[in-house]
Amino acid sequence: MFDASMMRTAPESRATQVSPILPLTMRDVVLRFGGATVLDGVSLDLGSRGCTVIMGPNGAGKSLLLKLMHGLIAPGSGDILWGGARPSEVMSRQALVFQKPVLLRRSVAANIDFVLKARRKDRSRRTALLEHVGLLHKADQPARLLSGGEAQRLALARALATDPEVLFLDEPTASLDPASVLAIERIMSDARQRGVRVVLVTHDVGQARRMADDVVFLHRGRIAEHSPASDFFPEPRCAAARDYVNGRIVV
Ligand SMILES: Nc1ncnc2c1ncn2[C@@H]1O[C@H](COP(=O)(O)OP(=O)(O)OP(=O)(O)O)[C@@H](O)[C@H]1O
Repeated sequence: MFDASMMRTAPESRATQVSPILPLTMRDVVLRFGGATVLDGVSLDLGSRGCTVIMGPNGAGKSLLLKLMHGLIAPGSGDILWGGARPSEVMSRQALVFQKPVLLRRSVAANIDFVLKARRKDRSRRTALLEHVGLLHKADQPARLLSGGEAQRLALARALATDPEVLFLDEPTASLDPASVLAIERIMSDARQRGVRVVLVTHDVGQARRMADDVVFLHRGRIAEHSPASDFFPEPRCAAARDYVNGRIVV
């Protein structure tokens, strides 16, 4: 029988019993490329639980904001602190899933084994992880033969194999069919329920409504609004967010 506890490392044996990674505080963060300011004066606080959804039109700076939070890029100025630590210091306690999963050209199982081995995790968790994302029956197949939705579920299983305290997802369901979208939302929701802090970039307003505890609306490199989902969706405060949620074109 499936035992969800086998999917993750027992909390007492985790090496992450050190200082808490949350809250996240960002203060006056500015990011420039050449002469262009792509994120400007971003200040944001994320609490210890739940799912934050980042929305906004194309080019607003959502992916860059995620990469800054995770420490893949550094700001030109401003501060980003996770429970007082710099992003690079806590990166291994977080996982990032991209829109297009980058998988090893090996079997589905080997993709999980690789991560478990690299992170010195219990190899016996592979079965539970694959079962959790509905891919156990494909364990021996080459990962390159997976459909888009299956590949994304494998990417999520690999991310979960690292026991992340924070899970970043950058448009994980773009171009997937409704059944695949719901399967991935179930996996994200389950992680959130188990205390993983989820930060999700999506253009899918329906998904944002289903997933968000709070919403960050980015517009032209600035945070136009950060509100609890229960306030944001009935009546976004800023005009750009109102237009966006109601399907009107926002530039
Ligand atoms: N390496 C880079 N060099 C120069 N400009 C960049 C670089 N990366 C991103 N940008 C620019 O920064 C802006 C924000 O990019 P970002 O990818 O964060 O947007 P986004 O909100 O995620 O958009 P989308 O919804 O289309 O994915 C864009 O105008 C983009 O062209």
